[in-house]
Amino acid sequence: MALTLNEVTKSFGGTEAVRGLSLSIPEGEMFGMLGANGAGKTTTFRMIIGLLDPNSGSIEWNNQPLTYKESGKVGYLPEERGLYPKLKVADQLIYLGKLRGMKKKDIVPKMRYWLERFQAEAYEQQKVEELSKGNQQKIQLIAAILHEPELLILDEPFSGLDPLNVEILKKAVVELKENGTTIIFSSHRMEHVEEMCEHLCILHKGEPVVGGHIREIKQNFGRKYLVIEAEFDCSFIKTMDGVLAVEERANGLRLEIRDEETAEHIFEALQGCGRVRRFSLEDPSLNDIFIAKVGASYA
Ligand SMILES: Nc1ncnc2c1ncn2[C@@H]1O[C@H](COP(=O)(O)OP(=O)(O)OP(=O)(O)O)[C@@H](O)[C@H]1O
Repeated sequence: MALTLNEVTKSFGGTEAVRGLSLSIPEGEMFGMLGANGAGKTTTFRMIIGLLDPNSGSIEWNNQPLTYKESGKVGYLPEERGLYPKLKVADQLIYLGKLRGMKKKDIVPKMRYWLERFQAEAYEQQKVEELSKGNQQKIQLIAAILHEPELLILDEPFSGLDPLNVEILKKAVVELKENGTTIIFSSHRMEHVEEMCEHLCILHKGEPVVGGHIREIKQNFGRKYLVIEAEFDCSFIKTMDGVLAVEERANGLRLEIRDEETAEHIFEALQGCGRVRRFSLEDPSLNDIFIAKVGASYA
């Protein structure tokens, strides 16, 4: 395992921000870290990069403790942005690259490569404060990856980006993973985590409440969902036996059902009523699991 957290605990005064957290993340994996606001994610990231010390437990990178001095090995895109508004993009990236042990002659070509890749080359000589939120986000991501870290922590890397730019950055992040970077990916956008990660952990009040392979987590969740779109009023289905919950959608219904037999009964009941555009039995989404485990107060 590249990164291991062993029974890590961190308190601030009377608040236990992280309680007995154990994780193992293999090298070259993109690992999803989820949790409601205040669940302990940022505290965990700060401990991993050595900015905070745990009260107990240990954190190791390739069997060695990570210290802040080794920041060259780690890239961190924090949720709260940390660029200097008055500095030009190029000066900023050169400064940050040097802080991580790079030489200017190595920084400039890498910086230009990423600026071009993120369609931000026009901003090289602009001050950060003159850039849109989405473009600042791109610069912040470049700052986290410029020095080619072995471990990359991305906290909401796609916030503030339009769908086209999300795709550009997502592709780059997946490529970094494919080239061997170990990535911790944290987001409230469940579909991004679902799409990009194999394993995940859901933190709740400082403790892991769900962990493992996403496919297995879904299978073990034990709930089944049926999506129906019909060209007639099929609301009579909502009260059928075996229907546990109903979500009304713009084009139809999404039902939580007891078992596959219920789906068969519904299928029979729909026969002869008109055209059914969609009838699909689905696994739970990460959103379903998150809401069930963390509470309906958070969606
Ligand atoms: N420096 C600090 N001093 C006191 N309490 C803190 C400090 N940092 C975090 N906490 C507390 O620890 C808990 C976990 O906070 P943390 O920022 O790690 O959560 P998070 O999962 O990153 O939340 P979010 O999704 O809102 O960023 C919260 O109750 C928070 O108030």
